[in-house]
Amino acid sequence: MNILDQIIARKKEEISLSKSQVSLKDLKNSAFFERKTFSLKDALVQKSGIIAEFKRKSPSKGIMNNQSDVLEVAKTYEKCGASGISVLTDSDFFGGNFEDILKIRNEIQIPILRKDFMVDEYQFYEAKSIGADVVLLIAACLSPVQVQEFMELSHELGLEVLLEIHTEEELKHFNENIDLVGINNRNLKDFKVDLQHSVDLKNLLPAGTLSVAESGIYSVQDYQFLKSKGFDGFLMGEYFMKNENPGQKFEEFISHLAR
Ligand SMILES: O=P(O)(O)OC[C@@H](O)[C@@H](O)c1c[nH]c2ccccc12
Repeated sequence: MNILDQIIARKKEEISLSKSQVSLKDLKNSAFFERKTFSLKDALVQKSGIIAEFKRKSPSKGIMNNQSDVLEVAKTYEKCGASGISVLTDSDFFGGNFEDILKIRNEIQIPILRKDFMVDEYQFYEAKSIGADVVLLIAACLSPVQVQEFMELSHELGLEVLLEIHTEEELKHFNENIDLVGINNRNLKDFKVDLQHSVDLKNLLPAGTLSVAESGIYSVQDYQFLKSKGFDGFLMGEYFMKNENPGQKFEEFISHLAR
């Protein structure tokens, strides 16, 4: 079984456990359920375009960060100009949890992407109940019909959708109501990173689609290369998180862009 299949199999077990512990009704009664969400689409255009990520570890083994405090990092990301924050909520493979989002929600005013492997309607109610603004739909884990259905549910809940694709084949998952398309530079099956591959794929999207380059952005040059190719957003995790002080690393990165 490849890693993605392993993650999904585990995710389905987790979801059925969650469903047995917290009902849909409980989720709908949560304090955040009725809140008005922030738009990542708007924030991408207004600020640096960087969606800075908080993750403690990843299956590609590039990082292991247990010392950073999510609130401190989130506040610094916001203060220094991040358009949004991506927070991994998968625990087994990425070391995340819901608490991370709950802790920061009322402390920052920029959109939060709940980054997880979304395969069941229940998870969208969960995302709204913990204070997320945006959810990730990974084409490699879903059928085009599921993408459409999950997108409609997300929109009903006031959540924006970032559709992640990696291959030309996955363009079939796109539809015109998708808010943002993320092109993953990293192949989730073997972890290889290829920025040019993403540029080529981006050129196949309908003009005007808001696009986010995801993963493997490790330098100002990488950022500038992707920006020059027309990407609107840049999802960066490891480059910040492998540092002892991710917020400081972000601050340095941003200051280099301003020069
Ligand atoms: O840490 P990086 O290489 O900067 O990548 C960030 C982000 O793109 C990556 O975490 C990611 C992209 N798509 C995903 C899907 C699931 C989990 C994680 C991801």
